[in-house]
Amino acid sequence: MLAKLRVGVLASGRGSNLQSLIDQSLAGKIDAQIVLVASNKADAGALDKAREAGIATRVLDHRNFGSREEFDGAMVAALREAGVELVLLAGFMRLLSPVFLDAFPQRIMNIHPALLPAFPGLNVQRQALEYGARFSGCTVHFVDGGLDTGPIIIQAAVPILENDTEESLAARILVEEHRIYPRAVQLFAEKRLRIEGRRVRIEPEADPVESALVNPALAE
Ligand SMILES: Nc1nc2c(c(=O)[nH]1)N[C@@H](CN(C=O)c1ccc(C(=O)N[C@@H](CCC(=O)O)C(=O)O)cc1)CN2
Ligand SMILES: NCC(=O)N[C@@H]1O[C@H](COP(=O)([O-])[O-])[C@@H](O)[C@H]1O
Repeated sequence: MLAKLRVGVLASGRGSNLQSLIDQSLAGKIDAQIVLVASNKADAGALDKAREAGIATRVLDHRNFGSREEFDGAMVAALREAGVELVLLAGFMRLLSPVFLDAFPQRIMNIHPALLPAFPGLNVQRQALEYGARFSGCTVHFVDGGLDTGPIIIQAAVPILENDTEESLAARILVEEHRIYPRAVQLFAEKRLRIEGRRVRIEPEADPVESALVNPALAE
């Protein structure tokens, strides 16, 4: 029996992506064990979800640190103490400095609610609606020194409907987020991801739809 991948999740909000990861882990669908959930917000709903699942939690308020680097150093220490091998950002609203990136090289993933490189940053659904895009979606990517610029692992597309609001679009995208984030973690756990410059190769070659835009009807 191989040891499960030890995962740490960083979240600043309600934690629905965390919950989908917890559920998939408990169901044995991903060979990963979430060993720590950390947040910069003491009132993050993600912390309650972690506690309900019996997962260790840590709150590090960034306002209590003299610099971004000091905050990142404390977060890295907490993750290392928990023996974390892969860090997942799931609505974590702090930019990571090189202190963090250097501590977990090619071992930090993020979920973003758009088809990067379109619509990086914040207020993502509003950006897509105001642009008049016909499709949006979500992206799991490795985190690098830029903002939402890291190598893309998996994406999923959803249509933007005539009467969509930020909320209705976000809800449609979230369904796909909850599907592709666990899938990206499992690919990592299976050591099937190889970063080649900007590209992430999935080995052995995944079904073509799996490594590109994933059509939920085809990908299951
Ligand atoms: N080095 C990186 N760090 C992070 C990335 C990344 O790609 N590279 N992704 C973000 C997630 N994110 C959007 O997907 C994001 C998070 C936070 C911010 C931001 O502007 N944060 C401000 C504070 C905002 C606040 O506290 O409300 C800041 O850090 O000063 C933009 C995009 C996670 N980190
Ligand atoms: N720029 C980062 C970003 O916008 N991340 C987004 O925050 C939400 C967190 O929801 P959750 O707390 O329910 O998982 C998710 O939609 C995630 O894609």
